Amino acid sequence: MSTKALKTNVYSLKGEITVPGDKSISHRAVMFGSIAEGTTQIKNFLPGEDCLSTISCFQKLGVKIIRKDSEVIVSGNGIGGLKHPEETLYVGNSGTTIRLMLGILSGLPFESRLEGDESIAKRPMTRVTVPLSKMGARIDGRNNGEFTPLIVKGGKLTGITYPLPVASAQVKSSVLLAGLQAEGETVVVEPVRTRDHTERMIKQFGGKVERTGDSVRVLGGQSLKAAHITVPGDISSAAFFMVAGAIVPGSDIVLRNVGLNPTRTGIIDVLITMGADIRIEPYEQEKAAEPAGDIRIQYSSLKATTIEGALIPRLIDEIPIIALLATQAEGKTVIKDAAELKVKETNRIDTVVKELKKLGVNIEATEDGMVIDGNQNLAGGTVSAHGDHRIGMMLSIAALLCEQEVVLERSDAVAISYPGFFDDLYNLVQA
Ligand SMILES: O=C(O)C1=C[C@@H](OP(=O)(O)O)[C@@H](O)[C@H](O)C1
Ligand SMILES: C=C(OP(=O)(O)O)C(=O)O
Repeated sequence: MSTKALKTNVYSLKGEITVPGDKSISHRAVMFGSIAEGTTQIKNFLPGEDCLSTISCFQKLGVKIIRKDSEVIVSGNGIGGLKHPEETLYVGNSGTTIRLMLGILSGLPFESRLEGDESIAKRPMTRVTVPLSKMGARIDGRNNGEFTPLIVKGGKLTGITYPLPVASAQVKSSVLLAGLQAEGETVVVEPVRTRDHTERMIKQFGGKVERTGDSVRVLGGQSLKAAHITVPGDISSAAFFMVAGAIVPGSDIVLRNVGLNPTRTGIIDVLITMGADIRIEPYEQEKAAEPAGDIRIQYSSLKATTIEGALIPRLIDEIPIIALLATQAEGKTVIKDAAELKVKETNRIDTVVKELKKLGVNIEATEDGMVIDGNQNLAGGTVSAHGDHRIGMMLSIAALLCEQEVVLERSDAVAISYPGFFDDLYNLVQA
């Protein structure tokens, strides 16, 4: 188990960072490149462990994929070019990999076995296996298909209209990927808008997808053509530095090339509502499939807020770091409608509350979120990432404000989405 002594009592953070490529878009670029015809080039790919799991799974399905740092070349032969894998497809810690791949494998006439780490083994899979089975796939797993290991036997699919029972971009994407191979039309109806990277990428790869209101529609039998993809920086990674800049006195941080897709920018809205000193400079790139820009954040006083409803999917992965942000605001912050946090890499309601309490924070879990007291002093202690990258990074930012020593157990978890996190963070620290 990796343990790290974190920097505490930090005076201020100053400087510039270019955060690594977006995790959601990097996964999708490899997947679409693998099912398209021709050579796809990906620039600024995220070499985090989750995205490396996606590459390794598609290599096992017979796709030639070459990576040099953050540049990836995928030699696709169309979806029919994928071959029966000789070994288990190991997805590591990545929910996005397993759920989106199930959508692709559902239309292919062979059997695959999928498995991941002990965290993946606890995450619900019926949310994708139910609609995919309705479309015609045969999927078996532990506890009636609820958990990994899963065996999927794909085949001829029929399009469906599927109202999502939970707001999930992974489920939407999985059904759309199956829909591209199904007979007829597939429609996914969203209860609340979720990230739309899959829809944007279908278009980038020459496919057709239509949105009307809450419904997203694809026709089956489309063939996709290779594309050149430049992945913008990950706003979910940038969020840790936005919050650090807002809460460490005297800080002034510039973040370059951050993805600004409106389905992901809830963290910026929250910072603005709380009174943070944040400036956004979007790049003028009319043709870019995904918008991006620079963000400058400076320390300022903050006020509490309530985070709920349609905002939740736009910041779902940022809630651990928002909980820390709230400890430094004036007043009580309430987070609700976020029960989905219970089925992430850890139960993120419980782990956030448990670990921040160890640092002396007044914070309580609720059924679907948490309530956090503001204006708090952070003490110190031994905390754990519990194998969850976002918890590990949040605790490392919390430590900056701690008065006593902080030791982080399972600190290696950060490499899931941000292998260079500690170097980037500690380069900003002013003595
Ligand atoms: O589609 C994606 O790339 C993701 C969707 C979200 O999950 P859900 O679809 O389960 O909400 C998010 O939490 C995850 O980090 C990545
Ligand atoms: C929930 C996350 O990822 P995934 O579902 O892909 O494991 C995350 O990155 O916070």
